[in-house]
Amino acid sequence: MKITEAYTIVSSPGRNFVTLKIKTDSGLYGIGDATLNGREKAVVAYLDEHVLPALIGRDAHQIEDIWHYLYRGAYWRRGPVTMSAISAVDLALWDIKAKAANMPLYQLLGGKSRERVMTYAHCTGQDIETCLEEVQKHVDLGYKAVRVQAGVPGIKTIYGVAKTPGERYEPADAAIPAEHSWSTEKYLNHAPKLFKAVRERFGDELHVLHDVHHRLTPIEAARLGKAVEPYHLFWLEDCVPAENQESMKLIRQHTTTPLAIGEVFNSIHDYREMIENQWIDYIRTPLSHGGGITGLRRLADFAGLYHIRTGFHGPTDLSPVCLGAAVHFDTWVPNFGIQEHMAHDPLTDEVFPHDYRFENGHFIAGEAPGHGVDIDEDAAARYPYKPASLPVNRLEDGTLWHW
Ligand SMILES: O=C(O)[C@H](O)[C@@H](O)[C@H](O)[C@H](O)CO
Ligand SMILES: [Mg+2]
Repeated sequence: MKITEAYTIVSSPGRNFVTLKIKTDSGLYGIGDATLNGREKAVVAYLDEHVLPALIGRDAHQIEDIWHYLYRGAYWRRGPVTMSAISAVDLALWDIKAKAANMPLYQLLGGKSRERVMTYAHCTGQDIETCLEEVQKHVDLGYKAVRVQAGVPGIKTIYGVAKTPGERYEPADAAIPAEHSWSTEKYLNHAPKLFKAVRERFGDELHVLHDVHHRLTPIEAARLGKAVEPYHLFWLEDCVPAENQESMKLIRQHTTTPLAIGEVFNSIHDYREMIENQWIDYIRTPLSHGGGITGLRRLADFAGLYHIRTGFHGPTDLSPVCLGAAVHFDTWVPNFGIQEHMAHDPLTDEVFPHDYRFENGHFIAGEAPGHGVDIDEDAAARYPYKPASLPVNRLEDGTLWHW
């Protein structure tokens, strides 16, 4: 089955997405997600200029060979732009293979390890009370797991909190990055109060997650992990940047709070020390950044040897193509933990018809052959690309910090 055509589609139905379509001489086609939030056009250029011309005429069934052709063959390995491009190709090829087999993707991967996939929602508030109201709304919708983020008194703009109550949170909100500010002390003094309030109001069974978004040093993260132990979080996410993997060792030595990391990682090598030393509990790299099904299958199997589970990134900046493929992967993968879910704008859902569904706090994979997500190209054309960058973050004295 030969690849006859491959092209990128850039659209902005509510936010920017880069989608890859690969067509074959059999009439079957596959769809991949190539979105890299705030750096979309870099992946478009990488695919259009360097990858897609070399795919024409190749056998679409040769997924493993094509993966290595793009990874080893480029000479320049790893990195978010390269890996997003490889991921998009890989997702589209698995979509084609599953369609050719006339199977939903989870079947091709090895069948169901579970009936449904637990997912967590984002609950944010300018203050603790507003955040608790958001938790209540999501509990009423059936969610068994929620991520809580609340404003901190004295910090004007903060990661994960919508500017006005009830508004959709979308961090890439300006062509030139917005500037946020940060105080570690104010945050550390305030954060435990949020988890205490959630437990007092919702009891022990609700799964509670929190994202530190890379802002602490290891010893500060250790302090936070210890302080929140009584509220038994499902996980504490990205508490340090962890380019230095050993950072996690120090945190681990001080706390039993489970640790999740890796939404900005794109290769198994970014995790190797952390996994082998069991310094973490959950891997966050999404299918669209870590080398697709081929890359993440390898990483998840490796992590599974060390009791580490998956908790794939799933914000709105990953398209329904990535989410749909993730629901199939999560249905199959033996060491599944949880799947993030930040509901897409209705315009996004209009452009990307899909057959996964949400039911009582879980996602259920569809039965259509492939990963079950398509793109309506006419609808996509109605929403042209708008430059949008993620914010930068500064300490109160002006020092550029981690966002
Ligand atoms: O845990 C998460 O969902 C993430 O941290 C997102 O909120 C990122 O900030 C966003 O994906 C950046 O592009
Ligand atoms: Mg995160």
